[in-house]
Amino acid sequence: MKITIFGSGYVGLVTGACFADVGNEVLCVDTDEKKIDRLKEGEIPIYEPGLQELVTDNSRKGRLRFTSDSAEGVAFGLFQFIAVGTPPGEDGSADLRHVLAVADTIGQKMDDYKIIVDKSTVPVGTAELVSKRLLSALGERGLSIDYDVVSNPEFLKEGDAIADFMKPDRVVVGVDNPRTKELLRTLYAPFNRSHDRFIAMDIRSAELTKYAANAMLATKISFMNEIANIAERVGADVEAIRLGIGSDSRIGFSFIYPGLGYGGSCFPKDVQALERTSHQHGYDARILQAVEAVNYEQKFSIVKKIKQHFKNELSGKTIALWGLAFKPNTDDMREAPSRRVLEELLSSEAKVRAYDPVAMGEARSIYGKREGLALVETSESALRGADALVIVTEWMVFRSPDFEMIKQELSTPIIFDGRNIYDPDLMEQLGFIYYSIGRMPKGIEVYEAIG
Ligand SMILES: NC(=O)c1ccc[n+]([C@@H]2O[C@H](COP(=O)([O-])OP(=O)(O)OC[C@H]3O[C@@H](n4cnc5c(N)ncnc54)[C@H](O)[C@@H]3O)[C@@H](O)[C@H]2O)c1
Ligand SMILES: O=c1ccn([C@@H]2O[C@H](COP(=O)(O)OP(=O)(O)O[C@H]3O[C@H](CO)[C@@H](O)[C@H](O)[C@H]3O)[C@@H](O)[C@H]2O)c(=O)[nH]1
Repeated sequence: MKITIFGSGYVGLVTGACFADVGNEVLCVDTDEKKIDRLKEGEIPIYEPGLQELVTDNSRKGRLRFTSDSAEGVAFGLFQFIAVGTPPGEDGSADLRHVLAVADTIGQKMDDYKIIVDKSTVPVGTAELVSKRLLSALGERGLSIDYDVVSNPEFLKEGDAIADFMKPDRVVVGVDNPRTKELLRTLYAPFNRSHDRFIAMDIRSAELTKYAANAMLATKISFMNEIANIAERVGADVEAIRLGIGSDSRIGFSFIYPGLGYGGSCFPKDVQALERTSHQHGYDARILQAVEAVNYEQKFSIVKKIKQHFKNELSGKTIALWGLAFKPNTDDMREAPSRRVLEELLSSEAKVRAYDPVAMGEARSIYGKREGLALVETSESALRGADALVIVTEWMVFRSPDFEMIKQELSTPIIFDGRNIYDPDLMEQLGFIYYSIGRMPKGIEVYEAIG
C-alpha cells in the first residue's frame, strides 16, 4: 500500500520505517528541510536503537523515501498519516497548530480519495476539527472529494519504539466507516499475527484512549513515588514494597519503579492536556492534578537530600551527575528530571560535572556554555574532584560500575541514587554514604522529614 507520513520525528520515522519493512511504499514528509536532507543522506536525527538499520535497509530497497515537498506527499499515499508534534500550549492544553497545518495542506492539495490517519496525540474532537479544515480547504477550491478521518493513536515507547510498533499490545483505531476500518485492519495485519490486537471503536473514544493510557501509567508512577515518600518517613523500604505489591497480578510489576518522577515528551504534556480538556468540560480532574503535583515535587527529591546532607552549603561543592536523558536508551531530554536537578544544583551555586552515554549532543544544544556546568565525555571524568555522585538516569552501564574507582575519584564517598539501582547493603560494605528514593540511608532509623 502507499503511505504518506507527515512528521519525521520519533513517531513518524519509526512508523514509516516499520510500514516500509513489511513491504509498503512509504513517503515521509517533514517541513524541516535540514532533517529531510540528513535523512536522505542516511543520517538518523534521533537516537533510537535499531532505527538506523531499518531506515537504511528500507531506503536502499526504495520502499522508504523522504521529502519536504508536501504536495508530493499528498499526491502519494492513499493513507495520509499525521505524526507531527502536539506540544503543550500556554495553558497546558495540546497545541494543535501542526496537526491543523497538515489538514490544511491535505485539503489544499488532494485530488482523489484519501484516508487521513491521525497518529499524533490529540484531544477529543480533533478528528472533527481536521475534517472541518479539509472541507473548508476543498470548499475554497470549489471541489467535493471524498475522504475519511481516522484516529489511530500511537503507544510506542522511546528506546523500545521498533519492538513496540512491530509487536504492539494493541492497535487502536477510531473509525466510523466500515470499509475504512477493514482497510486499516489490512494495513496492520502484519503486526497482528499471533492474536487479534486490532481494537476498533468510535473516533472520540480512540482519541481519549491514548490520554487514558498515559494518564494511568503516570498515575502508577506518582502513586509509587508517593509511597516512597511515605516509606522513607516511616522507616520502610519502597523496594520491598514494590516487590510485595507488584506480585499481585492485579497490580503488576511494570511502571511502579519509584524515582525522580516521570519525564519525556509524553506523560507530562498528556496528563496536563487531559486535565485541561476535563476542566474545559466542567469537570475537576482531581486525580490528574495530584499525579502532576506529586511528579513536580518528585523531581526535586534528590536535590533536597543533597542539600540536607551538605547542610544547605552547596557553594564550592562539585556534584558528578550520571544520566541526562529522560530515561535510558534515548537521547531525548524533553522534560527530563536531569534538567530540574541540574537547575536546582546550579542555582544553589554547586558546580556540576555531567555525563550521559548518548545525550551529550542534546545537552550541549540545550545548555551551550553554562557557568558552573561541565559536560564531560566519560563517566569517570564526571567524578574527578567531585564531592558526591548523583544517579539521575538508570542506564545499564551505570548499574555495575567500578565502585573502587568511584571512591578514589570522589573527595568523599557519597552516592545519591535517584533510581534505586544499587543495593544499600553493598553500598554500606563498600564504605559509601548512600541515599536513594524511599529507603532510609543506613544507620538512620527514621528519616527526618525533608522539606
Ligand atoms: N515520542 C513518543 O514516544 C511518542 C509516542 C506516542 C505518541 N507520540 C505523539 O506523537 C506525536 C509526534 O511526536 P514525536 O515525538 O514524534 O514528535 P517530534 O517532535 O519528534 O517530531 C515531529 C515532527 O513533525 C514535523 N512537522 C511539524 N509540522 C509539520 C508539518 N506541517 N508537516 C510535516 N512535518 C511537520 C517536525 O519538523 C518534526 O520533525 C505527538 O503528538 C506525540 O504526543 C509520541
Ligand atoms: O516505573 C516507572 C516507569 C517509568 N518511569 C518514568 O516515566 C517516564 C516515561 O517512561 P516511558 O513510558 O518508558 O517512556 P515514553 O517514551 O515517554 O513512553 C510513554 O509515552 C509515550 C508517548 O505517548 C507512549 O506512547 C508510551 O506508551 C508511554 O509509555 C520516564 O521518565 C521514566 O523514567 C518511572 O519513573 N517509573
